[in-house]
Amino acid sequence: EVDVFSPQYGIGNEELLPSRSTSLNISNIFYGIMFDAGSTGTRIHIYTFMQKSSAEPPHLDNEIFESVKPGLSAYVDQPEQGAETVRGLLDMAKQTIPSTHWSSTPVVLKATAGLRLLPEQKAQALLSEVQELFEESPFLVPDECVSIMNGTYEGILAWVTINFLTGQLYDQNQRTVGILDLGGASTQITFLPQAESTLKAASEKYISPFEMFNRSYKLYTHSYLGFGLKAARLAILGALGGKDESRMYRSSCLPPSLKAEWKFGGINYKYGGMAEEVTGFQSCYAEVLKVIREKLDQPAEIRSRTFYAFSYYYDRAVDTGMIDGDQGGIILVKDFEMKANKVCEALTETNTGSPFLCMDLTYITALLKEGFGFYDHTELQVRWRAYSGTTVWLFRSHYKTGEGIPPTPFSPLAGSTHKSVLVRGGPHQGAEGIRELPRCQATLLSVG
Ligand SMILES: Nc1nc2c(ncn2[C@@H]2O[C@H](COP(=O)(O)OP(=O)(O)O)[C@@H](O)[C@H]2O)c(=O)[nH]1
Ligand SMILES: [Ca+2]
Repeated sequence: EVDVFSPQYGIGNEELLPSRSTSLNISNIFYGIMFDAGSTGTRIHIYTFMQKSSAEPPHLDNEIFESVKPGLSAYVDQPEQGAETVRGLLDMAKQTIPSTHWSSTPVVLKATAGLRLLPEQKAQALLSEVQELFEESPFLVPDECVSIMNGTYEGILAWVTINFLTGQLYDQNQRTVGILDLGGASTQITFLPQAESTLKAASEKYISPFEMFNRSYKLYTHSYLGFGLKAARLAILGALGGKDESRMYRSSCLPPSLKAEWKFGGINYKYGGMAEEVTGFQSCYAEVLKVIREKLDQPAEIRSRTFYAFSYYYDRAVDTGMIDGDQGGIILVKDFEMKANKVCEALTETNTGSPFLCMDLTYITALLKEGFGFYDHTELQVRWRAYSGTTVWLFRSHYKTGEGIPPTPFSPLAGSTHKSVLVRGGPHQGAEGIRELPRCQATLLSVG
């Protein structure tokens, strides 16, 4: 709906969607298909755009969503089968989009941390199968649009989306919020530093300058591969990267009597608990600390900023009744700790629910406190079952360089029937130090 990346930086003659004039000649409706290939599942978003007049930007008229589990990375050695899961979703797009529009509807797939963790060749094999599938389909397949999105864009795009949803991108007295995304295989922290010292202290790798709506931003964004919730489970068990399917991995964060198997990234892991005496929060916390300590950056400024936490932060908070699934809520870091303590201490008595709940909550606690350096009393907005990642979809600027779109005040949460935000833009060029947004980099965050 909104071109957040300032159009004067939206360069490039090739457009992913039909140009304004073409789309008006044929029809004022057009479509786009975006796949978010996450580590735990693959999701399709089918967008309908409507453009009422050539003077107006197109708006998002409808979105259809579907998902499958597991994610592509589970098919590490069966790339064709992996692509089949995508085919199922793509068939939905055929049923939804009128055949007259197929050839002008671009289809894009962006993979996140599940594929980043695979050996490059195996990830490439999966992407090639998908690419082939797309090319055999009647849809438009722009170059380089089936690929892995890097963690920096994942963080930036989620930040843009949440700040769009909270109305901050339009606000005169802008008070942007930071984001914490905890996926299955990687985690991101992104915020707009206000202190010069934050920018100075941070490695340049984690500072992303860009412009949108005639404002300049220098975001701090850091993605940690292998620190998503599910990858962390493996790290805690000492099984990350392990290929030995016969080995039993044990942890004090699991029920003592537990013996089970768990499949992640195409590998079967046997896991179980330890003796009762060494089971519980304290020993679990110590175990978890080993994988977190000194591994993460701790920009001091985050302690005084507002953060929205979603994905697994949200899921686990809802699972344990800390917040209402519809309303969301504010959670203190120490609330996660208290809940972890309670669940872990009850491990020996009860053996219901998810065997990983104690580990997950303990990991979240340690990640926030020892990893990022939040205080016990830091408040987190755990508001949404927000699906961040690659779900946003970029089409290259429909607007000629310099033309611009007025940044109209817009409150997408109030009265909006759409839960997704279209962030449209092009590569950033021109201004010095402006990062280039690669082709097909699009961000749309659905909020459920
Ligand atoms: N973006 C997105 N996230 C989802 C969706 N469904 C579930 N999730 C959440 O995404 C998290 C898992 O992250 P995932 O995207 O699979 O892994 P990543 O590749 O590390 O980002 C969990 O908290 C899920 O609740 C969805 O449809 N889209
Ligand atoms: Ca994700």
